Amino acid sequence: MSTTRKHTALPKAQILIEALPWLVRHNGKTVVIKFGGNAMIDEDLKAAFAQDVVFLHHAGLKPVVVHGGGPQISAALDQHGIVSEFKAGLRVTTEDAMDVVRMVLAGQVQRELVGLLNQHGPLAVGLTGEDAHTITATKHQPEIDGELVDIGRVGEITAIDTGAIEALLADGRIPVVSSIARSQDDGHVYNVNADTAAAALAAALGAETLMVLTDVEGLYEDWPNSDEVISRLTASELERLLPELSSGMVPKMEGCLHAVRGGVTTARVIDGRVQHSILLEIFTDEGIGTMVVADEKPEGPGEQGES
Ligand SMILES: Nc1ncnc2c1ncn2[C@@H]1O[C@H](COP(=O)(O)OP(=O)(O)O)[C@@H](O)[C@H]1O
Ligand SMILES: CC(=O)N[C@@H](CCC(=O)OP(=O)(O)O)C(=O)O
Repeated sequence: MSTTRKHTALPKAQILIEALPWLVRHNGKTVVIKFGGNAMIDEDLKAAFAQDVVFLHHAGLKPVVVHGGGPQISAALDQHGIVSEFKAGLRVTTEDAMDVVRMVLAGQVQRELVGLLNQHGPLAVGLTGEDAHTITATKHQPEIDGELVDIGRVGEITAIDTGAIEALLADGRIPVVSSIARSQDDGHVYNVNADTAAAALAAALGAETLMVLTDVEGLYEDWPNSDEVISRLTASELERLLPELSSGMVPKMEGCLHAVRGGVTTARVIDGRVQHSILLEIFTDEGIGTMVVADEKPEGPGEQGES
């Protein structure tokens, strides 16, 4: 090799070696990645997402993908002449709407992600919460202004069975989960918010990290008035903040709290519009977005990159 070629290769080797501490730390750890429908903006981003997930897999982590599809469901409902309505941040889901939700999540969004991941090898296997009792739910009735409200086929998770996902991970696969659940009491299929499903799976799997990819930089301190992102907060700080949050951030931050209280080391909300944001979070100390940690975690330098 000529001296010039050696010199050009050196910075690349440097970059690889910088990732070594993170590779060691994350080796064999489960990472649940929630890919929000709003972050699936274009083909390049989706392809970069698939590359990142496959990279994690080959780097010795165990990624589990849970995907959303809110905007895609709204578009399909629109085509079917069904108006989208949200209450308490959740889609009011009639029986007809449920068929569309299931078709879009399991038949379109999940299939597309599985296809993108499998361009890199026989890795991804798609399933919904209905498969092998992965997610069991009962009818969810949120309390709005002190009254229980009927929002149709929206599920509240009652149990998680991690057996199928763990078997796939043990077989070297990447599970891709759609947030649809089956009820044990009434036999119905339920629509579950994808953030809630991802957080419940992360806790049940004993994941090290929950990573929620969305279409904002993280949790804004004073949304929509300022774009100051809260970079780190403890479970108790988040709990105090929850009543002030609105719309899409409610299930996301409730999910992060649930995950961290359930033993997940860090839960992060990051900007899915930034290409390779997953790699930045996992393998560098340039992590961006919002990180939630347990209360008792000791404080120390360089925590943004510590998970
Ligand atoms: N405090 C906040 N910080 C950031 N975003 C917020 C906040 N409160 C509400 N939001 C809204 O939450 C949205 C993200 O949630 P959502 O639309 O459900 O996305 P996804 O499809 O990724 O789940 C943001 O685009 C923003 O409009
Ligand atoms: C009950 C409920 O609201 N379910 C969501 C499920 C999809 C989802 O959560 O997608 P995002 O992550 O892209 O928002 C919905 O019907 O839109």
